[in-house]
Amino acid sequence: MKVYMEILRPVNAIMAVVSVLLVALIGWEFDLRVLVACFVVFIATGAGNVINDYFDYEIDAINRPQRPIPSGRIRRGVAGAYGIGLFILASALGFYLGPLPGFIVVGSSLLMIYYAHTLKRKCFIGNLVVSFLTGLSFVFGGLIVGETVKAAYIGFYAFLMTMAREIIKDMEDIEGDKMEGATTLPIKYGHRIASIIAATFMLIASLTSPILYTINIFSILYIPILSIAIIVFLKAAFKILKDPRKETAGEVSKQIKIGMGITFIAFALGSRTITRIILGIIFT
Ligand SMILES: CC(C)=CCC/C(C)=C/CC/C(C)=C/CC/C(C)=C/COC[C@H](O)COP(=O)(O)O
Ligand SMILES: CC(C)=CCC/C(C)=C/CC/C(C)=C/CC/C(C)=C/COP(=O)(O)OP(=O)(O)O
Ligand SMILES: [Mg+2]
Repeated sequence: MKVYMEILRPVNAIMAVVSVLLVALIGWEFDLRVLVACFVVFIATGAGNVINDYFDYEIDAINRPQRPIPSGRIRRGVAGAYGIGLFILASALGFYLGPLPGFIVVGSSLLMIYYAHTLKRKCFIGNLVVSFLTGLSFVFGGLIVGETVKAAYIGFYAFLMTMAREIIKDMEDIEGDKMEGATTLPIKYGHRIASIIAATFMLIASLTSPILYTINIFSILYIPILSIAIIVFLKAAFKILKDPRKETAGEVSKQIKIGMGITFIAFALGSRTITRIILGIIFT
């Protein structure tokens, strides 16, 4: 039974849920619709991961043999049916939230299937799709709580940083991807160029991210925690530039995920109501 949870990649799915919760924190709205939206994003992201593993079983046998399908802990056909079932459930719940959320869930689900089947193997476009979907989870939350514009700004930063991480993951996965005839960025242009492009995304996102304070989305409390995340991202960028090997790519991909986690804390503490609560505690 554990394998049914493992194949959803719950850490990723929970991170996607956190993106909805963070937007709910900004709008300070917590009701049944937010709960359903969190559940929808969890299931949709999980289903995307399951379908991804369904199509990637040959690549994963080389790149990630410990995963549920290549390790033989779940049959490929069962995983496929499980993924489709979850997409249908997420879409039905999406329409419970309204026509637009419903169509977004259906569109995202189809895009995740198309990504896993075809786009993943194409240079850059596959990275764009995953990064777009990651940014979209903030916008989805924004639609539910009526904070679409603020959510779109934050989603844009999630998009930039995910672009960096996806390119770095392609550097890590180069062997299996080559066997499958994929034409990812590092396969087509080499590790050096891929590392420069990934680092550029990281640098642009990190160095411009204080804008979210200057345009009043977050309070000043956002800045000190964000600074820690920026240090993590900058260290990751310079590490991959200095040593663009597969092994380093694996380490840098993990570092970026840690940086993303720290950014989540910056977003939460920088949201107006949480800031007010914290300052209230400090000054009373
Ligand atoms: C500087 C600044 C403000 C950066 C923003 C960074 C930020 C907030 C990123 C958000 C990332 C986010 C919402 C992640 C959710 C988790 C997720 C769906 C990630 C996409 O992952 C796809 C990936 O290929 C799965 O790989 P793996 O993690 O190796 O299993
Ligand atoms: C807004 C709604 C309803 C959903 C958004 C759902 C989200 C957040 C999607 C983010 C992207 C994501 C995690 C998609 C899942 C499948 C996927 C693309 C996994 C990455 O696969 P590979 O590129 O094969 O990398 P691996 O080597 O880790 O398998
Ligand atoms: Mg995969």
